[in-house]
Amino acid sequence: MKKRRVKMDLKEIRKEIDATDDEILRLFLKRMDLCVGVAKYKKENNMQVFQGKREQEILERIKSESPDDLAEGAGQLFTCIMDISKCLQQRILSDAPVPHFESPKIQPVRIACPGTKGSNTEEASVKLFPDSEIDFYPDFSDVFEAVENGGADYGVLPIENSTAGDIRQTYDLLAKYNFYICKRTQIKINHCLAAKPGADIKTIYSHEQALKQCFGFLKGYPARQVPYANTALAAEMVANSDDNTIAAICSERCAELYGLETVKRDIADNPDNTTRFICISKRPEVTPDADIISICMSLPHTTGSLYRMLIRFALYGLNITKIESAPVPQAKQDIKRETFDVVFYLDFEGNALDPEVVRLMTILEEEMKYFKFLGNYKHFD
Ligand SMILES: O=C(O)C(=O)C[C@]1(C(=O)O)C=C[C@@H](O)C=C1
Repeated sequence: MKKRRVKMDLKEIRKEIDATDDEILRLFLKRMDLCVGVAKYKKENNMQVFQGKREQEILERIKSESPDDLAEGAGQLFTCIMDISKCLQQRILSDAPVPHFESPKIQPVRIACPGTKGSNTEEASVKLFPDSEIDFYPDFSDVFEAVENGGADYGVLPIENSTAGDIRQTYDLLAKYNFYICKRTQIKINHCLAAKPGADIKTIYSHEQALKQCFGFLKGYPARQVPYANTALAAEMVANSDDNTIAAICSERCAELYGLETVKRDIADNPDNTTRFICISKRPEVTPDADIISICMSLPHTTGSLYRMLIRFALYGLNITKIESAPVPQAKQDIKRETFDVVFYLDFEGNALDPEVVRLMTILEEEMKYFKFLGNYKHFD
């Protein structure tokens, strides 16, 4: 009998919740209608959608009128309502001009690639630009310089590895040179330990990422590890050296190319060890079939700022495929270190010519202290 009464009570309460929801919905729609009016006013008066001061005033009032234990929740609720309002207003305001992007250069093109023949980046370059000329440069920054001064049309560089994560140097140089990503591919990396026949290995040279990717193997191997600019350069150096105690970690293809013996094959910790490579260009190039967008931005150190940024993507129906944070690159002087000490890197699915994507990026650009479009491109398998 008592159980039945509780059930009845719950039913009653839920009925009231439904009625309250109906009322909230009616008021929500009324508020959005008012915001449409605001948007029309802003369009006529050339105002931007985001009005930070007004939002602050609304949130302070809402919080001060709520009981303590619900003040934060009420603040979040109204923050979300205002985010929806901005999304709606942006649709009304934006005749936002769809940006103009350059078309890709006609192949054959000249590609700048770090390292030397036999590198994994060379393999990625051939995959991205089958008939093009590849020039090798000692360092990642030399690749950027070559594209900057017209010595090459594009550069190809590693950006991310499935074992070791992001390749920070590439991201930092993208920011420093203000360059864009215009293609991406990935290749499975099969590292091997390579040395001259009969070597008594005491020191192993390789790119620091390759050393990281073979951490498990190297832990049990009694040799000193020395980071080198590139896996292929390390192999070339070992091949040209008279020192019989050195070895390199590189691909088997590279070992063969330099006449080295494979001491041990498949030494990466992860058998599916894969590296992604990007093609960089001086100007953004976007084709209608490009479907990955990379951006980076700084968020203020305030409660919920990451959540607020992410909800935008949900409101615009856009799917985030990657999010990482990293220390602000030293080279970026327009970010104040004291307040904005990390940058978020995001990839999401979309095309930068799609008006909805333009709207989202416009609002992010308005609201974030620092925002940069890093490119819109296709992934080549
Ligand atoms: O008052 C405005 O300017 C509005 O656009 C309305 C509104 C809101 O929804 O309350 C929305 C966005 C602004 O950033 C501030 C407030």
